[in-house]
Amino acid sequence: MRIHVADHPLIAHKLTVLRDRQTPSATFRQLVDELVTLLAYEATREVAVTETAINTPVAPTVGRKLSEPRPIVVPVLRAGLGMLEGMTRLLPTAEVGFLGMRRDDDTLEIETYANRLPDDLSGRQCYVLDPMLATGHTMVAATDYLFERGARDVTCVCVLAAPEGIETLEKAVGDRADVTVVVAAVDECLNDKSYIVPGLGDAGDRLYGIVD
Ligand SMILES: O=P(O)(O)OC[C@H]1O[C@H](OP(=O)(O)OP(=O)(O)O)[C@H](O)[C@@H]1O
Ligand SMILES: O=c1cc[nH]c(=O)[nH]1
Ligand SMILES: [Mg+2]
Repeated sequence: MRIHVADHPLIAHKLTVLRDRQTPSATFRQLVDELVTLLAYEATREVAVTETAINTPVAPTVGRKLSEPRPIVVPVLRAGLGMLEGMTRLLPTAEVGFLGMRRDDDTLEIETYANRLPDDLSGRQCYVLDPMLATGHTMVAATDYLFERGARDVTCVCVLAAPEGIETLEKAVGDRADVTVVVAAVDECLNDKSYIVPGLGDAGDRLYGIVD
């Protein structure tokens, strides 16, 4: 498994405003969107392209276009939904699948309440969107759904990760697939409630408000 920490001053700036507890929801949503566009640029470095002959107004030339089969982007609801538009802006031909997952904050187990993915993902480049990789349980469950459908090329796009979550995901992936995690920052640790420290709090609540 490869980890790519997208180290860039603009990413650091946006991340700092996101982390600030005083940043209101509307600004938080806007910043997640902007941040994802920057992360998507890194995450799609190896997206498949095919040479294509075209004519410019001046001369014929050969360019490169996104290949078929189309990549698939999978936001993990709720919080991953805040990353969808920023990602598809850069990957306009992508297909979108959905996973709805919720971490039980007491048991840390994952409940999957929505699953809308193509049955066959073999040969497809998959991009999983979830801002927070904390214990890693959610990302392990999400990538398992993709592997079960034949995906072998998966990029996880996250805003923050904890070292514990990266380790758990790496163990779970093993040599089952080629997985890359692109993240704006790897934080210090998890606290006793398994929240990322210093983190940014509950990403879903900060994006969409609190729903019990
Ligand atoms: O790595 P983990 O320990 O599994 O935690 C990370 C998960 O927690 C958050 O979702 P949450 O369960 O709060 O759902 P939400 O997006 O609806 O708020 C976050 O968006 C991840 O999906
Ligand atoms: O820090 C954390 C951990 C899990 N989920 C979040 O939204 N934030
Ligand atoms: Mg949440």
